[in-house]
Order: sequence, then C-alpha cells, then structure tokens
Amino acid sequence: MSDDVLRVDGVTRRFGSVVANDGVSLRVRSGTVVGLLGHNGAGKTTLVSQVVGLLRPDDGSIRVGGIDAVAEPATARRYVALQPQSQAPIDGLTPRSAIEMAGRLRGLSTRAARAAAESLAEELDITEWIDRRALPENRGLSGGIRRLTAFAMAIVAPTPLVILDEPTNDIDASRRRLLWQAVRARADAGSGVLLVTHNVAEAERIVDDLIVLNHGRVAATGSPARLRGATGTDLRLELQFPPDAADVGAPDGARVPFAVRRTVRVGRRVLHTIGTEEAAAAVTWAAALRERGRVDGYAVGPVTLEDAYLSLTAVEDDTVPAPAGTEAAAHV
Ligand SMILES: Nc1ncnc2c1ncn2[C@@H]1O[C@H](COP(=O)(O)OP(=O)(O)OP(=O)(O)O)[C@@H](O)[C@H]1O
Repeated sequence: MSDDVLRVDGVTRRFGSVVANDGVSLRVRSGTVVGLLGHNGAGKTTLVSQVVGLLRPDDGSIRVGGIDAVAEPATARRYVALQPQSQAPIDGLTPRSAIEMAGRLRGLSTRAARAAAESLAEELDITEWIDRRALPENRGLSGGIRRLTAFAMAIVAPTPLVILDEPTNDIDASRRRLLWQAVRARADAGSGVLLVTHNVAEAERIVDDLIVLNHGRVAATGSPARLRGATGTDLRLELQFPPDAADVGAPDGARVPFAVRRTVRVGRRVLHTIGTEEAAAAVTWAAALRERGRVDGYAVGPVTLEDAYLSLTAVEDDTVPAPAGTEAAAHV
C-alpha cells in the first residue's frame, strides 16, 4: 500500500485570468516533512485551500489518505489538521481552553485533551500565558502566543496529514526553534507534514523534501541538499549595502574582480556564489569595500538553500554593474 498521505496530481486553479495553480503535482509521505516555498502570490495558500476542501480545482486530482478530496471533501478533511495562515479566532478563550477544545473536537477524551494542552504549552514554552484570556483587538495575548496556540490546536491530536501555513509568523527566535522541533517530532511519530513557509533558512533543517512554486507552477522539487546544488564546495559572498547606496550590485561601477557563478540581489543584499578558489580574492575585495564604507558588512560561508531558492524565484543578475537603485522583487 502507498504511504502517501497527500497526493496532488496536475492541479490547476484559476481566478479569472490569474492562474494561481498551474498543473501542480506533489506528494507527502507519512513520516516526512515537505516544505512548500514560493514568493508572495506564488499559489501556496490556493493549493492548501483545495487540499482541505475550501476551494475546488478546475482540473487535476487530490487524494488525502487515499480519499478523493475533490469528490469527498468532508471525509478527506478528517485526515487533515490545518493551521491556517490567518490567526485563529480565539478571542474570549485562554490558550488552555482553546487547545483543549481543539483536542475534544479531534476526538480526545476530556482528560487526554487537558493533558495535551499542558504538555504542548510546556513543549512550546507558553505555560506562562496558558490561562491568560485573548481579548478583541489583539489585546490580552501577543501575536506570537496566539500563533503558537493555533499551532498547538492543529497538532493536539495525531492526524495522518498536518498542514501548517506560515506557522512561524510573529514568533521569537527561541520559540521558533521549539516549534520546528515539534514539527519534526510529529513527522517522526508518523504524520506527513506539508509546511508552507517563507523561512527557508530555518525550514531547511527539518524538511525532508521541498517544492518550490513560482507563479503557480512547480519550479523545483527535491531534498534541500539536491536543491542547494550538487558540488557542495561552492561558497556564498553576501554583501550588505547601506540604505543610501546608489549602486547596489557593483560599487563604483567596477566589475567584480573574481569569477562569480551566480548573483542574486534581494533588496540591499547581494549574494554572489563563488568557487572556493575565489575565497581569498573575494574576502580581500569585500574587506576593501567595507573599509571605504561602500558596504555595511559582508560574510563568506557555504552556499545555503536560500541562495538556491532565490535564484529559482528572484531576478537573477549576471550583468553587474546594475542600474542605480535596481532591486530584486523577491523577499526572504
Ligand atoms: N479569492 C481569490 N480571488 C482572486 N484571486 C485570488 C484569490 N485567491 C488568490 N488569488 C490570486 O491567486 C494568486 C495566488 O495567491 P495565493 O494566496 O495562493 O499565493 P501565496 O503563495 O499563498 O501568497 P502569500 O505568500 O502572499 O500568502 C495570487 O495572484 C492571488 O492574487
């Protein structure tokens, strides 16, 4: 028997003339975390909405736990826990009561739901707020604690498929780490997880596979190592330009004095991919720029998944020097 808990084949969804999903296919197997990456408007939430039966595809098929999710959305939905991108409406509730209620709705006994709320609050380090009431207009509980509560509500009981849409928004760095560990632990316990995120650098550590969407289409799939690039020896030189820099890309209009395999600009950051043999020349050049105040800072390190992701979805630029003020449209 297949261990696919989610199988999407050739899904297309249009909104008028906008093709939000264009022949998208992907699989999530039990025990794995699959990251779904893509720029704003790439079609990630549209895909999630179809998996949970909130939207119907124009074309293609979706199977959740072997059930045809287009023909039988209510049955398929029982196999899925979803943390939506929008904040859960928990005004009037405490994290404890919200998590317990989610557990009861998922079929846990009162006692099991109570125990799950306590242990999830500990796991995510929100015990301090567990009995604080969420009030209207975002009073009572911070955005991060609300988001962590919504995450706990989604994972309170084991489900074959867990879908998390931007679960780390608003969450501080140390609790983000706890959240990533909790996601990994649910997959290790047997769930399949589809993780929608913009946080490429952090997600890289816990995902088994990645799907990159670009303008509604699958631009790349594979393990982080595969997407990062095969050589494993390339380095990245990151330059951080000051806010008033007129010539982001190649200061002074000079060409970069060493071989560059790939250049991606993201706002005021420029990421050059270089071979290890260019490291000394790159550091000397970047240090001189820093000395002259042309860049705020620089860093040399191994190529990351973020570089590969940006090159798939951002404006790639091999033609430095760049026109003054040009900025890539991508975000991180
Ligand atoms: N209900 C709708 N009506 C019209 N257009 C829509 C609707 N929902 C989404 N779209 C369009 O479909 C495209 C994909 O949107 P979607 O929300 O799926 O992207 P996303 O990858 O989730 O973006 P983000 O990272 O910003 O959340 C966008 O062009 C969006 O404007």
